[in-house]
Amino acid sequence: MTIPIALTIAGTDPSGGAGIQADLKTFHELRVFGTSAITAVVSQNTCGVRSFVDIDPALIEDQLQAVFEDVPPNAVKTGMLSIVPAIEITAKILKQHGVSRYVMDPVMVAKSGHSLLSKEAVQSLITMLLPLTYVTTPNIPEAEIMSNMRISSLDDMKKAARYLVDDCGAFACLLKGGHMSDENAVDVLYSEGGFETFSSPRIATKHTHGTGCTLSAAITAELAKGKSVQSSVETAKAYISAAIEDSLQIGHGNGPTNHWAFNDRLSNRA
Ligand SMILES: Nc1ncnc2c1ncn2[C@@H]1O[C@H](COP(=O)(O)OP(=O)(O)OP(=O)(O)O)[C@@H](O)[C@H]1O
Ligand SMILES: Cc1ncc(CO)c(N)n1
Repeated sequence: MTIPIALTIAGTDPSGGAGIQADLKTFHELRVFGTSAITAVVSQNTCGVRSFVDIDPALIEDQLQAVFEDVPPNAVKTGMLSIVPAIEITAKILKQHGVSRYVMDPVMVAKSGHSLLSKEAVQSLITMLLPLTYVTTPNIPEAEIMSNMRISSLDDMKKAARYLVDDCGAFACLLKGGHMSDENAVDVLYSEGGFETFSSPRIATKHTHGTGCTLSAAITAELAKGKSVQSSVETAKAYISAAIEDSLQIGHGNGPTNHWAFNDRLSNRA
């Protein structure tokens, strides 16, 4: 049996709801072997980010070489990259190892408002990583910055997603609608000249810490199994919707999502 392997390159969340910790939980639940390279150690919890330290770029590169030489991944995702050298090294390694199934979650600002990406690094994400990207998963504020467009409707979401693919070189863009205020949480996928929307009822909850990390990790896990972009996004949307709906009421702020919910529902249905 070949075991699908996924790699996350991201920052940490010691409280377990976002970043590397959320990614590894997601890989595990979707039955993919999870590996990781840490870009920043972040002191945060459900109430917010307190501080962080960027990992020395040479150590990021060493972590990545260690993974690629021994347990080469079938798919890779990036989350918090924070500084230009981290982006440069990631781009170099992705090219060196010919990674095609690469999911770029352009993490910029935590839910608490703390910036996780330096201003100079935004441009590097666009020029160095988007052309190597299989699926990018910006939320509305991230897509506004990357496309330099205001986004306040589904049409605007489509325009920005199309720009990030047709003009910036990503193969596909899933623009997440979590930050809109419609009755449904609608995400727009643009790839190969076509649009598809993924909709789920918007759940009234403050427990949405790490939703973006979890969604992109779930897409990466499915891609690692060889699934198509559409099928991977469909499974990832079902995973995050269940995880938000059955949230765990942990912590004093915006709590984490429930990584058991997706499989619990599958086994209840069986
Ligand atoms: N209240 C909600 N109810 C249902 N689905 C939601 C809700 N909020 C977000 N989602 C879904 O969760 C996924 C993540 O979207 P979101 O826009 O919240 O990402 P994000 O802002 O990058 O998250 P974060 O920065 O906290 O990791 C999307 O599929 C979105 O539609
Ligand atoms: C490390 C990390 N990555 C991403 C996010 C965005 O939710 C976060 N809060 N922390």
